[in-house]
Amino acid sequence: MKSIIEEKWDEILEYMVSEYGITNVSYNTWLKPLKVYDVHDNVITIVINDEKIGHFGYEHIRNKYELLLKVSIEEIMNEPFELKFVLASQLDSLDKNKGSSSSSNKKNIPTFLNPRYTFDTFVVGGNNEFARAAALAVAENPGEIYNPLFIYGGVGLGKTHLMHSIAHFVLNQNPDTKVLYVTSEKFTNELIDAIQKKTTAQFREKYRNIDILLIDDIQFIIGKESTQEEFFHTFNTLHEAKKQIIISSDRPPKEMLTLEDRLRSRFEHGLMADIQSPDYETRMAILKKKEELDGYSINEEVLKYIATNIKSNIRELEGALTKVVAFSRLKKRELNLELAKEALQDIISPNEKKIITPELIVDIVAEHYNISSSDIYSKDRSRVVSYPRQIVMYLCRRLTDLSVTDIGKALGNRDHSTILHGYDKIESDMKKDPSLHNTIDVLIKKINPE
Ligand SMILES: Nc1ncnc2c1ncn2[C@@H]1O[C@H](COP(=O)(O)OP(=O)(O)OP(=O)(O)O)[C@@H](O)[C@H]1O
Repeated sequence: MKSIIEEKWDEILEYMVSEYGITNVSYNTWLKPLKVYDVHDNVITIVINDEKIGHFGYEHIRNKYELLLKVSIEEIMNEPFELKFVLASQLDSLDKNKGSSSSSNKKNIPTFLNPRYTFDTFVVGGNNEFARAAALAVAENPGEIYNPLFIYGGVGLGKTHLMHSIAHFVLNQNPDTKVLYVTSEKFTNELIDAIQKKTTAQFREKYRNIDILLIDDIQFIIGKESTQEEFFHTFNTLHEAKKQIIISSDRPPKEMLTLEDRLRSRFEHGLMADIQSPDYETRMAILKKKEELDGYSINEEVLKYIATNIKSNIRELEGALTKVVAFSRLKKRELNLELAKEALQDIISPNEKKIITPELIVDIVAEHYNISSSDIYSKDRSRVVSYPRQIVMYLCRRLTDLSVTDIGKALGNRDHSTILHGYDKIESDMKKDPSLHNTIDVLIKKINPE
């Protein structure tokens, strides 16, 4: 992803200059020296060369250009990114610590954690207060009382945010704690790889010598026997050693029908905490929190419109807010209710049944591979983009009733033979590569949760 942002960096700056009328002298002084340092989990870390412009320059860039840059990035990349700024003078110490994910200090959080997912930014409401209290209790006494902590709830309701909050809290208290956050898909793929390469000893070493294991979206291991078996032993080893395990899932263990009984009973043995959809007041509070964090100032009427219409998924709620802000800046129009309705007309269509469309498949595959949806439709032939694109072709053929010609049209006017080739390629790769098989499985469940 870093290379994609770097490739488009000049285009992003050019867009910013032309769209916001930035003069040459301002561009050369403030924007041209900015460099992309790292991109991870939709957070772009940008280096400011403070040796030339001093700390004042740093403040000035953040006050005057940060938001414009964010909007320009979203426009060119077709998806939102958070921005994090570092000073060139701090880079040496950052580089030394880069990669040491488990022994991070307070400034250098492991790259697998989203810096924004902390308890401070988590809005508490009736829907999540028990889960949040349980998460905080676990963070204060890891391994001691509630083990495992099992957090469950629907899509986009804050499970990952709470898990990362625990990790941040623990690392802040004790930077030497060995924390590992992983999705169950990654766990499965690493296990498959280890079995193939005969490196299961290293795999076990990695997962069994830690203080806190956070495993996200555990529902994707159901029905996968050897992963369940391995996870069972990992779980027991950590549990016996009083190491904390935190698990998230889209449903409670009793509804995971093909989960082995011995795992189910282990999960149920700990503390179970569910997160429900937020009520109206909590949705408003979440929107206001985001408004504050991103430095927006938005008319109450617009917030109410979003909170009234987007009810069951906080990711969509936040996405809607970003979209209206970007829309208003790009169109240079006042952000009022009329504009919000226009900007959100595709998103707000109450009570509509979810149907599987190529667009939905594109969005989910792009998010999974950390690329933008527009890359899938583009002519970009680099492997980071072309492989996920072929996966989209495969899934469109498998999950929709569309003809290959119509799939081709929907995916950026491609020929039907390209779609057939993409489908065949993925089908044959799946036969050879069990990790790909697993990933396709996970994607299908994300596209069409039972
Ligand atoms: N209570 C909250 N306060 C503030 N932001 C929240 C809250 N709950 C969720 N969010 C935000 O909503 C977005 C989606 O949350 P998150 O990724 O944690 O959901 P999830 O339940 O893990 O979703 P999935 O089922 O897709 O894995 C994130 O940007 C998160 O910060």
